[in-house]
Order: sequence, then structure tokens, then C-alpha cells
Amino acid sequence: MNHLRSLNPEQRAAVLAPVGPVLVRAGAGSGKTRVLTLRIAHLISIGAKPSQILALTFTNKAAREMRERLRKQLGAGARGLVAGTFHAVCVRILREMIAGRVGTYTADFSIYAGDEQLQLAAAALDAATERPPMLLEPEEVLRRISRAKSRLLTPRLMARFSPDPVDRFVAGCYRRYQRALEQANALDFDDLILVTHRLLTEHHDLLETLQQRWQHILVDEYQDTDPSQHALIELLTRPAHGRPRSLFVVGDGMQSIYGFRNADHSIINRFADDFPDAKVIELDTNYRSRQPILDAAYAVIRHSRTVAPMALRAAGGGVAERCLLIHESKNGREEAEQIARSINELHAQGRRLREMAILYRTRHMSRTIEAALRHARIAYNVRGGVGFYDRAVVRDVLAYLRVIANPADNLSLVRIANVPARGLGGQAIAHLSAFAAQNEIALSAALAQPAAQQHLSPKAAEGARRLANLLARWQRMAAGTASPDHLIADVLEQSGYMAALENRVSPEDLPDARGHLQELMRAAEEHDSLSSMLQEIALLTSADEKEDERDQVQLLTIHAAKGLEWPFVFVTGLEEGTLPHERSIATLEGIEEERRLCYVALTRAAERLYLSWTPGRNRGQILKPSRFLDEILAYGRERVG
Ligand SMILES: Nc1ncnc2c1ncn2[C@@H]1O[C@H](COP(=O)(O)OP(=O)(O)OP(=O)(O)O)[C@@H](O)[C@H]1O
Ligand SMILES: [Mg+2]
Repeated sequence: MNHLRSLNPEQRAAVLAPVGPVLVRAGAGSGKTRVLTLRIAHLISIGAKPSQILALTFTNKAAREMRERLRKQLGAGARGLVAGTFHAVCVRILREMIAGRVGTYTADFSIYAGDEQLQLAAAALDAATERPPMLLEPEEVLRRISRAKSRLLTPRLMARFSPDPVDRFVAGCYRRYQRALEQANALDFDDLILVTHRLLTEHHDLLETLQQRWQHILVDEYQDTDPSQHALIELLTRPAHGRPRSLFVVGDGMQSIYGFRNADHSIINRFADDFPDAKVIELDTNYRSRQPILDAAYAVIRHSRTVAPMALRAAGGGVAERCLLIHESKNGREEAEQIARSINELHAQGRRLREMAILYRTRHMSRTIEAALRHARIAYNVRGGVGFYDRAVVRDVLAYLRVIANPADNLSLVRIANVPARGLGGQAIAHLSAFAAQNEIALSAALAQPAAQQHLSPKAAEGARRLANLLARWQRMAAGTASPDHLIADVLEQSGYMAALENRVSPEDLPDARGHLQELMRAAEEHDSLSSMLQEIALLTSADEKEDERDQVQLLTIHAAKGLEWPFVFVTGLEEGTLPHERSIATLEGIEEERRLCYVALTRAAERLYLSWTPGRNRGQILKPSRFLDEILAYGRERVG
């Protein structure tokens, strides 16, 4: 492999390490992802079939990039390799293996996220018979359920072993929430991991099948795995048939930023304890950033109390001037205008817009920046804005499709029951739902039952019959040869949705809404089956969206910037209350995570890092510069003085 020559000795040692548990632990930009990709090429060169390799990444985008790189290196030799997110891989496993083994689930289960989860959590909370020990919002209930799931706790274990009385109360909600999910033949995101884990611990034959299928597992961004993901990896890589555990993980404890999603950054530190024969390799040369940028990152992370900070050495010499610029503005608008000016300067010097990124702590901060960029006529792309699939009309059509694919999906049916209006108002739906619950059938099945229609108004009964007939028609189409885009066209036409679109959206949004529906059909053309289309959409996360090749400045949250790099990076909002975020300031754990987040932000830059702050971001309040900014300045003074 001639690309091995371009590696430094530690990187090469990692790529060529004997098969076994290997951890590459190293700071930002030290080539971890690159080493992981080359490790795959190495495994193939020593006889592994691509189809025996499973690469787990954090976003679909990262997975796509990995497949691209391997295609370049290995050509057709990379075919069959599975690279995907934990969730995507678990969906594949579950579609293949869940039916008949976990409750009443079938292979066509829906995946519930966001709103749908919240609705079920709210219903589970409402149905509680005991009084909660404190005022609880559905969001908080959901957070606690999610946390329990990430630790592989069932409702029973949560009720029995939680030291916290609130958690013991939530365990009851968790049980009801889970029952509602199963009735809808639906899983939430955490279930994808949890249920897969349960399936594989309870069915040894299935575990063996998968261990046979994937003999080598690699994980990027390992610091952001949660305990359930870790347990799943441990299970899948258990030594079997005399083969050693082939597990190759790369990560950086300093970049652990998904604590709010239950990631546990101590997992990476325990690797050598969990796998006593592990080989641990550290890399210390940074190939991405110039030294002053790395010094700024170190100035922040060296104060961490939870990770042992490592200083980073820049490989490249070259100019190290004007790598770090700090700017104070009067308010957020002026900060944004200053950024626009800097971008125009760089652009005038011949740099491309896509070499620049603007990072911010919270999503809403993009609004002011967007206004300034529009005003300065600078092309930009907001990653993770209101996603295409979050738009109301798109979600309506998807709800139709989900009921067609999974007739038990009650929430989706409720969404579209009266869209367009067909006499099935709130009361009719409540009545039908009660009937469905009593008879233990799905809401979609209740629609067609004469006994259920008896107590409806004639108009509602007629609406229910019509909808039931339509659903049956579409289910036949989906089971037959109709392609997903044909099916969507038929749904829009026959349901009357298209004709009634004017009632659904305001006149000025109408052209956009039509455009979105067309776009959805285009997306559908790329799939041969309804279920493959729905699956891909369910797994899109805000961090990944389609790559856009146009020359545009990239706008994104720091969280979404993980693993990426640009020559010029603007990190905005270095104020107390913004970064660190005010919500996190009160606790040590909170500040620690903000510190790591800041480290991630700073280490995205290769050539030049622009830091900005303003005391006047929030009206009626004067903000102080971020402690992280103070630390960067203090470190600079220390080194000069
Ligand atoms: N030995 C090397 N020689 C030249 N360039 C390298 C070498 N190793 C890595 N690089 C380059 O350095 C940059 C950072 O590499 P990579 O993205 O793999 O780092 P990373 O450790 O995964 O970073 P992060 O922690 O941000 O995910 C990339 O542009 C990569 O191509
Ligand atoms: Mg990486």
C-alpha cells in the first residue's frame, strides 16, 4: 500500500497493528479518521472481504465520505463494505430480525422522533395515577426515559434501582410510553440500539449470524458513544470460533460534546480496562492547523478537569502570521457585518467561499449572520436549518406514506385523518381511537369497521369509509409494482390533498409548498421501494443533509462541525452566557462540556481562526467576554512574557 508512505510512524503503527482491540486516542486533526480509513484498506489487503467490515461513524455524511475515500483507494474492491451510523446499522439488523421475536413488532416498524415522541410522552405522563414528586414537563420525562434507555434500563429496572424518586416515577411513564410505541409498531431512536442489543443477547443464533457477517468493526468519534452503543459493540466483537476480537476505534476525549445525548466520555478512558489485551496508540502531530491555532485550543483545554489535555504540534511550517484574529463588536449585527467584510476581503484575494465556515453555539444565532451575508451578497449555506423533511407539507405526505407502510402507525394517521378535510374532526378521531383501543386494533383498522362508524355523524362515517378504501388501494399499490414516486402522485391526487393545498398553506407559501412536493417526488425516484425511502428519511439527522457543491460559505452549529475542517473559520459569540452557554454555567459538568465544545470549534480551522465577541448581543444586558477568550489571551501573554 503506497499511501502508507505518507503516514508518520505512529499512524503507520496504528494502521498495521495486529488484529485485536485497538484504540487510537489523539487530539483534533491528528489523522484519526484518515488512519481509520487506511486501516480498512489494510484489512482488505490482508484478506478480509469488504462485506466482513463494518465501519460505524457519527453522521451519514461521515459514512458517505468514508465510502468515497475507499472507492478512490480500492475501486470496485470496496464493494459490500457497510459504513453507517449506529442507528442506520441497527435499523438494518432490526428490519431483518425483529419480526416474531420482539413482541408484536413487524419488519415494517416506523421510527418515531421529535414531535411524535413528545406526544407519546405527554400521553404517558397524563395517564399517571400517582402524583409526580415534582412538576414535570413531557420533555423532561422524555429526557429521563432516553437516559435510562442509553444505559440499557428497562422500565422495571428503572423503577427498582433508580436512587432518584423522580426517575422511579418516570419509570411508570416509560412503561406506558413503551406500550404505546409497540401498539403503533414503532420504535424511537434509543430503541434502535436498545432493542437490537436485547435481541442479540436473547437470541444467540442471531448474534452468531452477525458475528459471522461482520468480522471487523471500526468506530470513528468513539468519545461520543453512549453506554448502550458500547455494550452493542462489545457484544458484536466478542471473540468467537477462535478469532480474536477485531475492534478498531479512534477518538478524542477532549472532543466529547454529546453528553446531552447521554454520551459517556469515560468509555474511551476505560477501553484498556474493558479489553485488557488492547493496544492503545497516541498521535501527537496535527496536520490540519497552524501552530497559533493549536496554541489557542490548548489554552482552553489545558484548564479541563476531566480530560488530560495534550498539547498539539503542527506538522506544517509555513507562515504562522495572522492565524488568530480576535474582534470585539458593539452588538450582534456589527459582529455579523464585520464577518461579512472579512469574507469579502478573503474572496477578493482569490479564496473560495466554500473554504470558509461560520460557527455558532445555538441555531438561532444564524439569523443575524444570514441577514448580514445577504446584505453583502455573499452566497451561503445553512446546514441543519429547517430541514427539508421538517416542512409541514412534506411531513403530511410522509405521514400518508408511513400509514401505508405501517398500518399500526396511529400518530401518522391522526396527522392526516382530516387533511384534507373529510369530516374526521377531533371528536370523530377520539371516538375511533377509543373503539380501536377497546378492540385492540389499529386506528386504521377501526376506520373500516361498521361498528365503529355507528356512532359517527353521517359525514364522518363517510369520511372514514373513504379513507379506509384509499389506504387499502395504496397498500395494494405499494405491495405491487408501483414505484414510490408514482405512489406519492396517486396519494396527492386521490386524497384530494393537492386540490386542497390552498387551505393548508397561506397564499404566499403556496409556490414553495408545491416546490417541496415536487422535490419529494424527485427524492422518491431514487428509491425502488417505499420502505427504503422511509428508512433513509427517518435516519437523516440535522448534522447531515445532502452535500452541496456550490461555492458558498458554510454556516453551522459547533456540534455539527465535528470532524470537519476549513481553511478559514469564524467562531462567533465568545461571551459568558453564549459560549459557555448560560444553561451550562451553573455546574462543573456543564462548563466542562462547553470547554470541550470550544476546543472542537477552534480546532476546525487550518489557516486562520477568527474569534469574535460582543457585550451587546442581548438587548438590556451587558455580556462579559467568554472565560475561554480570557484563557487564550492569558496563555499568549504567558508565552510572550
Ligand atoms: N500523515 C499525514 N500527512 C499529511 N496530511 C495528513 C496526515 N495525516 C492526516 N493528514 C491530514 O490532516 C487533516 C486531519 O486529518 P483527520 O481529519 O483524519 O484528523 P482527525 O484526527 O480525524 O481530526 P478530528 O479530531 O477533527 O476528527 C486531514 O486533512 C488529513 O488529510
Ligand atoms: Mg476525524
